[in-house]
Amino acid sequence: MVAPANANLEGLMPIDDLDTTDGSKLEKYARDTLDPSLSWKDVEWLKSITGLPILLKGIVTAEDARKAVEAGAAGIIVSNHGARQLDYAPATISALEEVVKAVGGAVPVLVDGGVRRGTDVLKALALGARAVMVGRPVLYGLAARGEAGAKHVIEMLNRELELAMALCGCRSVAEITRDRVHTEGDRLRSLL
Ligand SMILES: Cc1cc2nc3c(=O)[nH]c(=O)nc-3n(C[C@H](O)[C@H](O)[C@H](O)COP(=O)(O)O)c2cc1C
Repeated sequence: MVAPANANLEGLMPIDDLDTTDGSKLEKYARDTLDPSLSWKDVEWLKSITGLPILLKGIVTAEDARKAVEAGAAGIIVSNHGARQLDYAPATISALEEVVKAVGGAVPVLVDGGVRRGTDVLKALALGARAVMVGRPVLYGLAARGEAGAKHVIEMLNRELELAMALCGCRSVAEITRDRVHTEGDRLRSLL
């Protein structure tokens, strides 16, 4: 792996010639890279130009999940983009079940954000995720030992998941059912 010449993420763009009159360089970067006119209608357009399934990433509420299904998404990825954008965005593991319930099996729900060990995978599957996705751990493996490092991280997660399944008495992924986990919501409901 070759590290970018610049030492920070801001370094992925030239940092010297940014007009910061109306705010910080980060604000300027967001303004230039994110289109504020983006709306649910764009999913329709996207579907019209490709036969590929379109999965919508960044959903963390029941309301958006229902809108995504209505807009024709083939799947949903519960994600807060690694919590790198909005402080206090909900942890995706906490938002997952609400989204799963809202979707009601209409499309698969995947999740990412903070998956660091096999038990995280097990929790997500128990709360209804069809699959989990992993971002930074694989990048860390890649940075440390290239392709072998990335592969090692995935194998490690796999081994940890198998161990967690064994310890929870799950012989298959299908046996990772909702009753295998106890959430904060469960705890609060039990007090009512
Ligand atoms: C360096 C970096 C850049 C990212 N860029 C984007 C992006 O452009 N769009 C996006 O939806 N998510 C982006 N993400 C978020 C990832 O796609 C993914 O949702 C997140 O990393 C998963 O969380 P985890 O890293 O805790 O596993 C980025 C993440 C990292 C670490």
